[in-house]
Amino acid sequence: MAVNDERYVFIVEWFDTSASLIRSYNLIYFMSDKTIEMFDLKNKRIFLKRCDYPSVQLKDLYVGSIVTVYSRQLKIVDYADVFTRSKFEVQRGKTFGMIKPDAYTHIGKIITAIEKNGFVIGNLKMTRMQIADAQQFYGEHRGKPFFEELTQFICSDFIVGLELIADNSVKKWRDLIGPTKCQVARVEAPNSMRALYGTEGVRNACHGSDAAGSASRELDFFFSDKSNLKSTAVFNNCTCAIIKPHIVLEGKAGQIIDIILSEGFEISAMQMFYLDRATSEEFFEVYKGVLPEFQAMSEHLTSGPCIAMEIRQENAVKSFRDLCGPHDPEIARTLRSSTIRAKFGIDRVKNAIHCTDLLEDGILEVEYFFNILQQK
Ligand SMILES: Nc1ncnc2c1ncn2[C@@H]1O[C@H](COP(=O)(O)OP(=O)(O)OP(=O)(O)O)[C@@H](O)[C@H]1O
Repeated sequence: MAVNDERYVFIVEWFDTSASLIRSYNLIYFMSDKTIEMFDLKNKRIFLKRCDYPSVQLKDLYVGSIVTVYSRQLKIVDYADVFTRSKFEVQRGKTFGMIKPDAYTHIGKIITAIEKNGFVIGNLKMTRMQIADAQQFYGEHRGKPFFEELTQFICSDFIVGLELIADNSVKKWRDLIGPTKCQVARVEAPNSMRALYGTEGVRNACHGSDAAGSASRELDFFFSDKSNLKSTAVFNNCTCAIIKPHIVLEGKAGQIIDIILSEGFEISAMQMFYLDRATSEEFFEVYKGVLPEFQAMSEHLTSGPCIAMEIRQENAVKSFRDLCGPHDPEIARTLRSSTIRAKFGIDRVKNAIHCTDLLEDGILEVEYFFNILQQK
């Protein structure tokens, strides 16, 4: 999402003195035109239609701040979505994490560990470095005996870059990955990622920035608009999967990724997206007039980050649809209890995962995320 399309959503409270009641609203700030909107959380309706309100400025928006709108003093008590939290929560730092090529089969387990340890995943991208990228990324190690082996290794296959948000994130992630040497990790931190999933030498499963400065540089290297690192999608023998926002917010994305890999599917591209309404409706357009929940499905896809994937296998569309199960999780639980939707779905809208339905749409849907949206 371009910066100008971003909207930030906060939970605000106003003490209504006439009723002696605390009333709660969402305060939404639209970056494109600096307008605001308010939504009444109790009555579930718009309280203030989107309008100019120049005295509410971006710099005033943080938890603990008080902003005044039409004589009401509104206290910002929380961020209302993961996206806003990741952008504003300054006391919670960001770090950069990377899953190295040797840990490909453990991507789901590593993401689960990240989710269980209280990180918010603000961004995620599978990519593959070229040698020049690796030499730049590991520039501080140039001249060391392991430099060549390290740079060759890091280019040898897919890697996954992660923006990780948490209190004290740099240390917290380095603690979770464990000591550099896997043999040492197995003794000193047996539950760490390197102890569990690393082998030895350069093959130590994960990378973590060593300070806030390097985190910021490495996050930029991976995720800025100018990054050289492209998606790894190949657009053949493929189907499209989207892990829906409710799963990402519930911290269960790693479990679903693990099931996909354990069932023998290849994840050949993967990226986190924050979709706006127009994009989400365009993607789901084939369901307009077909599924009664078209609007709700489109809306849900914009409610938080989703993770899109290119999944490959022979007969990828059909075999992956079989793994996902019936569209309605209730039916899935009755008829196909081992499927992803049976295990993780809530209802027809929050049904855990989207998968391509029609054979001929597999490549088209993957192209939508990994080609068309990359150019927007
Ligand atoms: N002596 C070594 N022999 C082989 N590989 C090494 C050696 N020292 C470091 N490496 C590799 O180089 C990477 C970067 O080394 P560094 O000293 O920065 O370790 P780190 O900070 O624990 O790891 P990273 O930067 O990957 O998070 C290590 O993760 C490891 O893959």
